[in-house]
Amino acid sequence: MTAQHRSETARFTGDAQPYGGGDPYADYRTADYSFTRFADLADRRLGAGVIAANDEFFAQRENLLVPERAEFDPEHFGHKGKVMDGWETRRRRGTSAEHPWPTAEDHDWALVRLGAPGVVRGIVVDTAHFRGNYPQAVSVEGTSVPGSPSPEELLGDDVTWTTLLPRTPIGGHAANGFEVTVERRFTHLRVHQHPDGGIARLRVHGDVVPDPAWLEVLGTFDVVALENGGSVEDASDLFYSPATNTIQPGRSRTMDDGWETRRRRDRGNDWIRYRLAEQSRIRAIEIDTAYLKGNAAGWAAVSVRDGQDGEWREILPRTRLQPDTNHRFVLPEPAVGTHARVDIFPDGGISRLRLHGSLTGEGAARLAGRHQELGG
Ligand SMILES: NC(=O)NC(NC(N)=O)C(=O)[O-]
Repeated sequence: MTAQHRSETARFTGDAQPYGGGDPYADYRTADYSFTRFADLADRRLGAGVIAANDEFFAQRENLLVPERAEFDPEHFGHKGKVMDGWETRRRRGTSAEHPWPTAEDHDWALVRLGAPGVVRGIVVDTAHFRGNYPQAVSVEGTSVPGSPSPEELLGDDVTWTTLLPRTPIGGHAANGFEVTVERRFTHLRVHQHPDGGIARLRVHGDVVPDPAWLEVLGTFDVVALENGGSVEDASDLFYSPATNTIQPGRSRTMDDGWETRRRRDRGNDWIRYRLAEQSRIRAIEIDTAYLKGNAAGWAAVSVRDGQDGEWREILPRTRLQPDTNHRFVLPEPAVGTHARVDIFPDGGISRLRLHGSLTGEGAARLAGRHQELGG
């Protein structure tokens, strides 16, 4: 059997077939969820973590945020049972021989700190390989607590949680995707599985909403960086890797941590279009081709535009790039804009783009207003 793909509104429920040998992903159920175009706010590279769980008897909560898809080895058993690549709790029991079943309220939970606070646009609860031991239903709540709260503080009575996903039945061995339409900024999520079971991976797609006070104190920062509220709007080619990799924190450490396009056989060129944190004054640019050696972009140019309908203006002319090298450019004069575009010629890859600058007064005011509107 081949992997099953369904539409945006796909809902998976019920057991998957028991594992029958061969490729364990052959009967995995998945769909193309359009919200996955937003960055994963629960990405470890951004600093996300699963900071507590009430139970992790069979498999550890940290597995939820592993970037790679879940592995399954049918022969791998440990002291506690089948070794599973996910977060898996023990089976809940009732209180007596007459009532051996868990109550309707019984459930397990995990607390997730988002790597960057933001508005959640969609959640994937991936139950890959949990075929007969996935939760019957899941629910997800979010809260916004400034600073670095401990799990105990987050679980305190004074913390208000907002429902992002009400209790919803899910399916085993499936990418269970849910669109979220709550226009609020969250720092932490609480994931519940009802009544117990295992979840392989959790992805939380959304828009980063940075703290305007922090950016104001920093003054000059990377105005396209994901953690500062920059985002990818579109890109010419996503064949090998997400274009969002180019605005992840730090330098890339492997080729697949950057952005690599397929080999072009026409006379065109590849590009990424970004939205900046807000209207900014850019003074310096870095383009890194780390780990792209036989396939680095040959040349790159950078343009900005101010506003959704502004004209593109080239601020870095087409410039020769070296493989596996960070390139620094000081602009002759600051460039003001809300959007940026990098064009690479003809194809290949870059690992990071950094646009160093500061918010304009107008940009800072709009960012502060949006932060407040979204609940701060
Ligand atoms: N075969 C299993 O996975 N069984 C149990 N889980 C683990 N990890 O052993 C269970 O009860 O869900």
